[in-house]
Amino acid sequence: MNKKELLVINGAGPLCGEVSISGAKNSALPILAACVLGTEEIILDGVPALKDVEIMIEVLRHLGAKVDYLDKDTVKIDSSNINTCETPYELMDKMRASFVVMGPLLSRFKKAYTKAPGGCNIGARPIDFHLKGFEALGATSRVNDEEIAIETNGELIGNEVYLDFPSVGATQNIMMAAVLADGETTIENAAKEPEIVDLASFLSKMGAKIKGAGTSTIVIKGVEKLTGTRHTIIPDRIEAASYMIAAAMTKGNVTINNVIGSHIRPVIAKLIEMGANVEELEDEDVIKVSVDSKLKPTNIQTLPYPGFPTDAQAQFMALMTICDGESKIQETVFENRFMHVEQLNKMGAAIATSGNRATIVGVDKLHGADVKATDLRAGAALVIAALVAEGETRISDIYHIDRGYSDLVEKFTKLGANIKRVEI
Ligand SMILES: CC(=O)N[C@H]1[C@@H](OP(=O)(O)OP(=O)(O)OC[C@H]2O[C@@H](n3ccc(=O)[nH]c3=O)[C@H](O)[C@@H]2O)O[C@H](CO)[C@@H](O)[C@@H]1O
Ligand SMILES: C=C(OP(=O)(O)O)C(=O)O
Repeated sequence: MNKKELLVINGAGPLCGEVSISGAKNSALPILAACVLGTEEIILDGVPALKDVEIMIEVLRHLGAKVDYLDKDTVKIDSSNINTCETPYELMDKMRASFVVMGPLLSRFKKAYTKAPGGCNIGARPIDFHLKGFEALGATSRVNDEEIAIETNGELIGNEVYLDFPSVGATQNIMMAAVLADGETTIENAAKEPEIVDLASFLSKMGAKIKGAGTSTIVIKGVEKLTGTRHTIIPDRIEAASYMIAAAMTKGNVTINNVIGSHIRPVIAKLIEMGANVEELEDEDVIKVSVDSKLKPTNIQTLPYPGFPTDAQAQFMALMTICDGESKIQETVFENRFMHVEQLNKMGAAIATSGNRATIVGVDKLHGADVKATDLRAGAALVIAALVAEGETRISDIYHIDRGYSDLVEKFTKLGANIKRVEI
């Protein structure tokens, strides 16, 4: 049986010092999946040490790729001997994002098989846009309780694909399905996230012809084959946002290294609006966050990029719990992303929800409690809240947090937090 662990945090003054941000989980996962397309050696730098990355590497190894760590965050991948286009359900079920390997498999083998990834704690998360895109390129899909089978008559043909919503995963899957297709594919209403741009720049280094990544129209001209390359994963904007929020929450003074300010404009803007000092040293990819007075309330609405990221919503809500007044949040990306509300309220927060809207009335203090990380960012929000709560907070189900934050205990400890991982 897996050992169970808790994070035990005692509220302890302002965070101070420097923290270095790891490579982005949400870039590393699709880029690792894209390695299926390379017939020569690929080296990736800045691969974050995370549970989700381990699972994606397990997927690649299951398919027949050779994956070796050259150091803690550098990985060498040789996909020349990939010998199956089927991803087992166990790996799909362990991590929903494994579905992003379907586009590359379809591209390379003109067919791909797995079983439906389930929904997750934050919502049902259907895959209809991904399938619609594959079908536009000439594939047929069979989806039932037993399998997802994407098949073609041996070729994929470029086409126009309009996404009803700028889905990140669907944009990535369709882009990767199209890179080896015959002719040109246009994705309209494509997602514009920096992780899409990073994937496109990686694929382009391998020889793909992609234009427009980062805008809502992406054009992919199919090529014969993709080669090997070396690529550095972009910094994790959500990890960076989490440390910036933690710095603000504790009225600290923290220098965040390896962060790209232009990737987190809404987070910076909202922190400034609330009264935090945010200084960007752009040439050096450094942001300093400090706070010297009580923060003001604000309102946020989550949106696709460049709007406010849903992946920073829970952490911002934690920050709002101790602001001077009433804040409001509207979550428009996922239908069920307020599971942290009940846990934050256990710590003394005053949050009420109605559908996808939350009202957060600032309180003077939070107090420690036994709480549960209900999903990845909910877990991060609890860690941030616990840093200022009076007394001890014990967070369970921390495997969610391990999906997306590398060296969390070490990084927070270095900033002066009183945080430890305890086995139970
Ligand atoms: C590994 C990864 O990169 N995960 C990120 C990715 O998830 P992911 O790629 O799963 O998120 P999407 O952008 O696809 O989802 C956005 C919305 O579209 C809906 N939808 C999506 C696909 C589909 O076929 N049908 C459909 O209805 C989803 O249920 C959701 O409500 O983008 C999300 C939105 O920024 C982030 O929160 C996740 O951290
Ligand atoms: C929702 C997230 O990830 P995933 O899409 O992998 O569940 C996240 O990173 O906050």
